[in-house]
Amino acid sequence: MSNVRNADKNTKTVPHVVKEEIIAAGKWARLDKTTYVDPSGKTRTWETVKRTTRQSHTATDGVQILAILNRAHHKDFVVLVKQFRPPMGCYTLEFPAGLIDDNESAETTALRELKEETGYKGEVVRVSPVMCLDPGLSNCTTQFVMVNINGDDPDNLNPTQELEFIDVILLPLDGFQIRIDELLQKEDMVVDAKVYIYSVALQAFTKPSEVPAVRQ
Ligand SMILES: Nc1nc(=O)[nH]c2c1ncn2[C@H]1C[C@H](O)[C@@H](COP(=O)(O)OP(=O)(O)O)O1
Repeated sequence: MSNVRNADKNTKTVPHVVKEEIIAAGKWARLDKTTYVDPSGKTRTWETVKRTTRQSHTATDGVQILAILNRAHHKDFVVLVKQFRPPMGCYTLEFPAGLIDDNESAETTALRELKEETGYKGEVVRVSPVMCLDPGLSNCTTQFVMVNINGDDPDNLNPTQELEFIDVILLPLDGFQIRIDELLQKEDMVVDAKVYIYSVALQAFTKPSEVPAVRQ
């Protein structure tokens, strides 16, 4: 059951976009002036960032890969990547990820990017709906692709990545959030919000007493 509170009970207009005008365009991204009608019927504008790379067959720019490494007699590990991100000007801790290429499905992109960035061969177990990433700034979208990696598969015994500037970081699923906090204290990097929120949700599920705001 959901409980929706409407801030303006007299809303009559269905909000909608009227037009988009390009303010600046590069190879990978562009800045638009979006003209739209708000719920009160007033016409307004918004500054919107868009990727130029979205393929015509999909509503998703890229995928994020939640990959769990399973090995017999070992704990399960979450596969993360550390890389220098120019827009942030620093190293970040993220899920492996990548943009969808022409004619690729989210599943195909996820397995290709996982192999390129980490060297692991995975198997897709679930795909999320299309999700927005920063809707107050951008129309960028992603899909979460959940992947199992059989660490005992001979192909996964000595994984070799194809991208030299990416470090692969394996953190145990058990105590994932604590490990992230420890890593952030030790190393100068910024964690991606999706990774951190996932760690808090996992902690709330497995050890609710350790998460503030979760009813005991
Ligand atoms: N906004 C960008 N500016 C760039 O100068 N280059 C960019 C941008 N976004 C993507 N790219 C380039 C960098 C890579 O060579 C390719 C593919 O990136 P991909 O690995 O698919 O995605 P990320 O993991 O999100 O980098 O695109």
